[in-house]
Amino acid sequence: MTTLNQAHCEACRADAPQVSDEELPVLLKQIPDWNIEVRDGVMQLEKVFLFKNFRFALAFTNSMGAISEAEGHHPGLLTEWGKVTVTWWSHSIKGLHRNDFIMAARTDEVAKDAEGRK
Ligand SMILES: C[C@H](O)[C@H](O)[C@H]1CNC2=NC(N)=NC(=O)C2=N1
Repeated sequence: MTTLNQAHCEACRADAPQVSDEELPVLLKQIPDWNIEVRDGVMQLEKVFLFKNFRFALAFTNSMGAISEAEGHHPGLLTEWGKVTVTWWSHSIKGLHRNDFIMAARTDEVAKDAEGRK
């Protein structure tokens, strides 16, 4: 089985399937540090990454921008002093697609190599 962090996103069309109730716990197990948030009825994956200062937080944010552009799938990114909150959901289907789990796993990979983690 291809692990999530080695997988690539597929184009997320408006008729793409949301992750099913059966798939959800299986996928969550592969990204155990991510939280589920529900905003305006939309399920999202969220995780906070801590850094030693704003510069490192901004560098991580830019790395996230680069992988997001490469995959054509884009997160919410809140960059603060020493902190970046990353949120994944699929706008096109107003919910969670497998792409969001792939990108959450990829985010963890980027964070592993990021400078200035706290
Ligand atoms: C046209 C373009 O491919 C789409 O709008 C993409 C861009 N990035 C996206 N990112 C996310 N997170 N969800 C989407 O539905 C989405 N759609």
